[in-house]
Amino acid sequence: MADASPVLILIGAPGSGKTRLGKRVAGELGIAFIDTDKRIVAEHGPVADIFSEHGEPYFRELERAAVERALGESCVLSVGGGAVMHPATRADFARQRVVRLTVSAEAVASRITGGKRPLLGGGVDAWKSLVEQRVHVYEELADASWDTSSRPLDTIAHEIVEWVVEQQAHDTPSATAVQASTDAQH
Ligand SMILES: Nc1ncnc2c1ncn2[C@@H]1O[C@H](COP(=O)(O)OP(=O)(O)O)[C@@H](O)[C@H]1O
Ligand SMILES: O=C(O)C1=C[C@@H](OP(=O)(O)O)[C@@H](O)[C@H](O)C1
Ligand SMILES: [Mg+2]
Repeated sequence: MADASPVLILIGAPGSGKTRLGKRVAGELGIAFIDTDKRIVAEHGPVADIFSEHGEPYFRELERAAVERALGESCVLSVGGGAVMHPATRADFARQRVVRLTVSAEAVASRITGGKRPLLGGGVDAWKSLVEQRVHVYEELADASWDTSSRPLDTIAHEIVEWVVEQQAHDTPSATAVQASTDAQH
C-alpha cells in the first residue's frame, strides 16, 4: 500500500475544531483518524512538557515526522495549528485535499483554556497574533473552508463528509476522461 494517502487533511487555528471534527468525519466515512498531536503525546508525553523541556523547535521536528508518517496512510488527518508553517509540510499539503476550519476570536476564547497549548498562555491576544502570522498559509492551502464558531459539530462534520464524497466522485470520472482522450489519440 505504498500509495496510501489521507482522504482529507484538516488545518486551521488552534481551537477551530480540527481534532474533534476530524474524529467525527473519519467516523462517518468509516476510515482511520490520525491526529499528529495525539501521536506525539502518546509517544513523547504532553505537548506543554515537550515545549518546556526541549523547546518549540524540537516539537516541530516531532510534528514534521508525524506528518510525514501520516501522509503515507489512508485516513482523515488533523494536524496542530502550526504544522503548516514547516516548508516541507506546506509543499506536501499543496498536493493533498485540504479543508481549513475557522473560528472567531469571540467563540475561541472559551475553547483555548486549560493550559494544553503552550503558545496560548497569553489567551485570545496570543491566539490572534498566531493566526495573523499564519492566515495566508491557511488560505493558500485550503480547497474548502468551514467556520465552526456557532454551529454544532455534527452538522459541520456531515457537510464536510458530503463535500469529500462529492470530490471523490469528481476525481474518478476525470481520471477516466483523461484516459479516454489519451486512448482516442492512439
Ligand atoms: N463547532 C463547535 N462548536 C462548539 N465547540 C467546539 C466546536 N468545535 C470545537 N469545539 C470545542 O473547541 C475545543 C477545541 O477543539 P479541538 O478539536 O481540540 O480544536 P483544534 O484541534 O483545532 O485545536 C474543544 O473543546 C471542542 O469541544
Ligand atoms: O498552533 C500551534 O502552534 C499549536 C497548536 C496545537 O494544536 P491544535 O491546533 O490542535 O490546538 C498544538 O499542536 C501545539 O500546542 C501548537
Ligand atoms: Mg487539535
